[in-house]
Amino acid sequence: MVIKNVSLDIVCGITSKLPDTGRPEVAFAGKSNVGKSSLINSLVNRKALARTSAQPGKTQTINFYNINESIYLVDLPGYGYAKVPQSEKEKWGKMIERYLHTSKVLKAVFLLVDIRHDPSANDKMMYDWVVHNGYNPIIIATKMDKLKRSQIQKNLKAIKTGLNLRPGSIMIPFSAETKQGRDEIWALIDELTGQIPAVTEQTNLQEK
Ligand SMILES: Nc1nc2c(ncn2[C@@H]2O[C@H](COP(=O)(O)OP(=O)(O)OP(=O)(O)O)[C@@H](O)[C@H]2O)c(=O)[nH]1
Repeated sequence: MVIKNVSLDIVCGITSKLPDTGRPEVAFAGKSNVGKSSLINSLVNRKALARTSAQPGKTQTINFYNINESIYLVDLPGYGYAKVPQSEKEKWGKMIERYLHTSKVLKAVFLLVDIRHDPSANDKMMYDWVVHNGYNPIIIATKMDKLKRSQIQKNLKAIKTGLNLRPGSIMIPFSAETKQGRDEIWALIDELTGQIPAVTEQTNLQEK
């Protein structure tokens, strides 16, 4: 995908009516601080379109990013932040569930997990929940620059086991620092949303 324009079009709070965008959507879920905002900024080549900070638990809305007036990247609220009261967590959970249930144009759910750690109970719950709603989550293992190269495969295996991934599941290691994994994620989004790959990519393929 060549990013021509991008804007934060719709922000949904807990009680907001969810939009019917009519365009293909892909959603991003993950626990607070996993690097979701950083991933979205990296995908759209912006430094701070999605807010990032060292302070977890900020993203409490469902944010719809309009890409080229053709697809939406949907940023779901981060879960699992200990300081958020239980009642709030339940509301966010319901909001995410409502979205997964009602979107008619959701093509895929990307679940972000930190490559350094075994999946948490919340990660497992989220994975099972997305599966239960009829989607096969695509796993993005974030912050890969924080690991030595030799550790990456071992940790990916631990995530696969920890989440009990279904056979044939896709897992992509990613770093917002080095942009490793970015092109692979875009190629998948393009495929899932029926976008035509960039002309340069087609040319490269023909040259091979
Ligand atoms: N080294 C490194 N740091 C990262 C990476 N991605 C995110 N971070 C850092 O991790 C912290 C959290 O990143 P965010 O992108 O704000 O995480 P988030 O998942 O959007 O957080 P919430 O808003 O709490 O849901 C920030 O300090 C980022 O700079 C990465 O790939 N590599």
